[in-house]
Amino acid sequence: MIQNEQIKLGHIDFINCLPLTHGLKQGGFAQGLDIVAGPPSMLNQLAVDGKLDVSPVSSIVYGHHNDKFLILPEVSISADGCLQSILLAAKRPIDELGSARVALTAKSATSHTLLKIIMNIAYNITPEYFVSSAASQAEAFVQADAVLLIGDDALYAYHNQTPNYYYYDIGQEWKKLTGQAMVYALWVVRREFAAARPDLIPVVHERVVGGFTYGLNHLPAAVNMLSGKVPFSDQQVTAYINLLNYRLTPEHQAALLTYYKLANRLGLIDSIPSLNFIKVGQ
Ligand SMILES: C=C(O[C@@H]1C=C(C(=O)O)C=C[C@H]1O)C(=O)O
Repeated sequence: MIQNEQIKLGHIDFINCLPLTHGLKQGGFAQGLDIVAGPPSMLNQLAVDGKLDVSPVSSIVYGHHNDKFLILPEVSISADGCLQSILLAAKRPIDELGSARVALTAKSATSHTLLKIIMNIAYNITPEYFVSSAASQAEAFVQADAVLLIGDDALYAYHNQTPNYYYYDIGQEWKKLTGQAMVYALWVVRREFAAARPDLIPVVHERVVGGFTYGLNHLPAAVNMLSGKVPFSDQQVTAYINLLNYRLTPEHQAALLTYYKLANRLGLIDSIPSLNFIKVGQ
């Protein structure tokens, strides 16, 4: 039993985590947790600064800071190919972006590196990248020839495409390049917290994995909770969630290591990290 919000748990406030959101809010899985919700980039910084005990982080953040964290097993934000919410929108075809200015959403981290890998290795181009806090596709295009979006912003752009612009599902581009799925985010445990409170690790693991399972088993109700609150139909949200998967199987882990190897080859991470999992069971 958790008393008095003993665990600070990060939570991504995108639709991609809707199943867990529903589990936390409706399934009782948030009991005793101090939930800190926000975009991946905010949670990444809080986690690296040691201000969260357990949190989803962009996979690339584990690649840079694996000395600070242990990985929570059996959970991730992944997709095997198309997923609609990692999206490059461009004024011209991707293979004509060699001298382009490419805006990278400030909400992301994994996908910045993922796009650079795909541009360099699949298309042999290295455009000019810059991080943009633009609130919309239209705003970003004032300064850019192409825009990388993630999460709900990407999903909106996917369903509201500008005529004569070009749209690329970066999950599909990764699949074409490697034949593998992509792991966009991992749940990590701050090493100091794991050492101080080993008793709470099985609890938080059960809350996150159990919360996702609850939400997936009650997906129609979870989707219905969003009705009228997001610019997507129930069918669009359901189809989107069904493109994602939240497991961390050996195949996911192999795909993640491919990502780290290619990032290291391009000098985007200093070394290829080991996947150090926290022990949950006895
Ligand atoms: C699938 C997604 O993956 C996301 C992409 C992330 C990133 O690029 O750093 C981090 C967490 C996920 O929310 C999404 O944003 O839709």
